[in-house]
Amino acid sequence: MESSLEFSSSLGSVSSLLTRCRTFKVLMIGDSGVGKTCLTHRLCAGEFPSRAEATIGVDFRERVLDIDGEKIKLQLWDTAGQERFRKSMVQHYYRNVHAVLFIYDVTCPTSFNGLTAWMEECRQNSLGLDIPRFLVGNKSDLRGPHRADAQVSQQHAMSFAKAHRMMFFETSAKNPPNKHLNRQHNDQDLLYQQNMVEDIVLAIGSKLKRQRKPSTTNLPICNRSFRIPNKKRPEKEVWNCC
Ligand SMILES: Nc1nc2c(ncn2[C@@H]2O[C@H](COP(=O)(O)OP(=O)(O)OP(=O)(O)O)[C@@H](O)[C@H]2O)c(=O)[nH]1
Repeated sequence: MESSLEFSSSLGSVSSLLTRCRTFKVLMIGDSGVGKTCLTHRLCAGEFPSRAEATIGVDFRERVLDIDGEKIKLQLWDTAGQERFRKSMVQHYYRNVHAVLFIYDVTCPTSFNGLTAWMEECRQNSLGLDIPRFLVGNKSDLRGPHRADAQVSQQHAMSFAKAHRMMFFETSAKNPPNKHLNRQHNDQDLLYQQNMVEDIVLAIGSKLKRQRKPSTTNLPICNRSFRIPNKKRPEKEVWNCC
C-alpha cells in the first residue's frame, strides 16, 4: 500500500514536471522614478514595496499564470531608468523580448513625453512592431482635481496608445485596485482600464499565450538580479519631476 502511494505520488511529480510552462520575457521601460520597480513588485508579489531604490542594471521578478489550463510564466525585467545605470546593459534588455510595458507617471508629463525616446530605443535595438506593447500610466492615486496641466490626461494617453497599437492601462502600484471604477472597454485591441493591476498581468499573459513563437528556452535562469558589479545602490531620491 505504502509503495503504491509512493508510486502514484512520484507519477504526480513527473506529470507536474511535464506540465507545459512557457516563459516570456517582458520588458519594463520608462523614465526613472515612474514606478517600474514598484509596479513590478505589485504585478508579481501583489504588494507595494516598503522601500524603493533606484534600479541599477536590471532586476527580475516572475509571475506564473494559469490561463485556460496553460501555465504561462512572465519574467518581468525591471530595467534602470537612469541612463548611468543602464548604458552597459541595453543590449541585454532587448534580447529575446516578448512584450514591452512602456510606463509613465500620470502626474509627470515629462515622463509621458519621454516615451518617444523609449520607443526609439526599441527601434534601434531591432524590436519588431509585432512584439506586443502595453502603455501603463502609473501613480493614478496621485491624480487630483487641481493642476490638470501637471497631469497626463487619459484621453491624451489613449490616443497615443491607439496610434501606436498599444493596450492602455492607467493604474497605481500603490493603491489596491478597485475593479468597478470607470471601466471602459472597446472591442479593438486597445483597452482602457482604471486601477486594475491584476488585469494588466492577465492581459499580458493572454496576449502572449496567443503568440506563435513563445518558447524562450534560451532565457537565462535567473531569479532576481543581474546588476552591474561594484556599484553602490543609492537610495531613491525624492521625485519632484513636474
Ligand atoms: N503614490 C505613488 N507612488 C509610487 C507609485 N509607484 C511608485 N511610487 C513611488 O515612486 C518612486 C519611484 O518608484 P520606483 O519604482 O523606484 O521607480 P523606477 O521607475 O523603478 O525608478 P528607476 O529604478 O530609477 O528607473 C518611489 O518613491 C515609489 O514609492 C504609485 O503607484 N503611487
